[in-house]
Amino acid sequence: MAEPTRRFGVGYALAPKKQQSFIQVSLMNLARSRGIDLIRIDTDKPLVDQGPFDCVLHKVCGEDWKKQLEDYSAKNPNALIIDSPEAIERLHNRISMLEVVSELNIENETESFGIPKQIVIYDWDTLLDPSAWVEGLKFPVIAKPLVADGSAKSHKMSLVFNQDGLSKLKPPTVLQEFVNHGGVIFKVYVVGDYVKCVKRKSLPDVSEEKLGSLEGSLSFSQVSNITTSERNDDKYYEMMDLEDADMPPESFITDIACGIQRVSKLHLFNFDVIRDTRIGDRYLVIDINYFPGYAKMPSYETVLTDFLWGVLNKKETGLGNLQVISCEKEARKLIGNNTCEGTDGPLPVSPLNREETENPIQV
Ligand SMILES: Nc1ncnc2c1ncn2[C@@H]1O[C@H](COP(=O)(O)OP(=O)(O)OP(=O)(O)O)[C@@H](O)[C@H]1O
Ligand SMILES: O=P(O)(O)O[C@H]1[C@H](OP(=O)(O)O)[C@@H](OP(=O)(O)O)[C@@H](O)[C@@H](O)[C@@H]1OP(=O)(O)O
Ligand SMILES: [Mg+2]
Ligand SMILES: [Mg+2]
Repeated sequence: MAEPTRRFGVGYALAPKKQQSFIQVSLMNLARSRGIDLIRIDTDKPLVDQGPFDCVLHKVCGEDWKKQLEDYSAKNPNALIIDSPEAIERLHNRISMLEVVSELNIENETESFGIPKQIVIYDWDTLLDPSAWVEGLKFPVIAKPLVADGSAKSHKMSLVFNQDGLSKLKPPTVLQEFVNHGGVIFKVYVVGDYVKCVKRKSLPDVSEEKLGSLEGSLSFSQVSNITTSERNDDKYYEMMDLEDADMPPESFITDIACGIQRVSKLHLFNFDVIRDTRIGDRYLVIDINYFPGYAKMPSYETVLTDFLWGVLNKKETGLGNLQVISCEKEARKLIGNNTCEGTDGPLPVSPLNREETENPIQV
């Protein structure tokens, strides 16, 4: 392969765990061979004193970091910030996160989609009085922390079977209808205009009979990432056959992915989808994550390198549809969404969500 004529510096600011999983030698080498140097940003030092970077990738929370990005943008107006902190923040709250889905307008004759019924509870009185909940929200419910900032705490969930299980919860909490879905979730990874859907193990269905005999609640965390050694042998868990589950239609999933991208203005995210077993062709989005565990996505090195190369070269050649978004202080340049937007007919997203079975682990 010919040597790239122009080199680009991409700074990344990631928590140590994320850095370890994402910044693999294979990714660094492939990116380097395409003229892209991935450079660690030291978050203990001012960002403005580092670089210069053509692009900044980041998953760091907080007002201080946001201010640092603003200062960096002001000083380096051509640097691409992927993604905007304001857009990412929307995913840090499990209510505003799923409101993105409610804003989508997708026509589909066969399949339908939505989000499960959910309510946010701020106080004990409302928590312990199910008659005060939104109409139709019944047991079992999943209690999720309102905040979804990637901390271990934000992943701690409880499946609550009856009123007894409520007393263990701590407001503020989101109570979400638990929807039987055959024990399989679909994880849809999005990287710019690339979409990839994979299957993962999920929680098993809860039958009416089981509901009557189960104790108050069951706690769990990151169920789709659980390894065999961590497997809880509780009789509640049972075998599920991931292989047998049909994938959702590719174009339908791609339409939802593009829709979420358009509404959220994010380029690096994944979302979890379940198929409601009560209504076969109904799909529910239950979670959206910023900058997820891409290293588990097949060929992640190529996908991420292609994405970076694309945005950097569009910028460099002046062909990119850069979008200037004004924020309170100054205008900041962000990468433009020039792939999924405003097209008639099929959206130009790579139809790559081939059937793939991942994480063949019993929950
Ligand atoms: N409404 C629901 N109905 C049925 N199962 C659900 C529902 N919500 C969540 N689950 C199950 O619980 C798991 C964890 O929920 P969720 O994805 O919201 O948590 P998370 O900690 O944000 O996950 P991630 O690790 O993907 O960030 C899901 O992967 C799925 O198996
Ligand atoms: O990569 P990280 O350590 O950040 O963890 C992410 C985790 O990936 P990992 O399994 O590689 O750990 C992701 O799993 P997949 O969706 O890819 O299955 C998902 O759970 C994200 O929500 C996590 O991000 P967080 O919410 O914690 O920031
Ligand atoms: Mg999830
Ligand atoms: Mg999540």
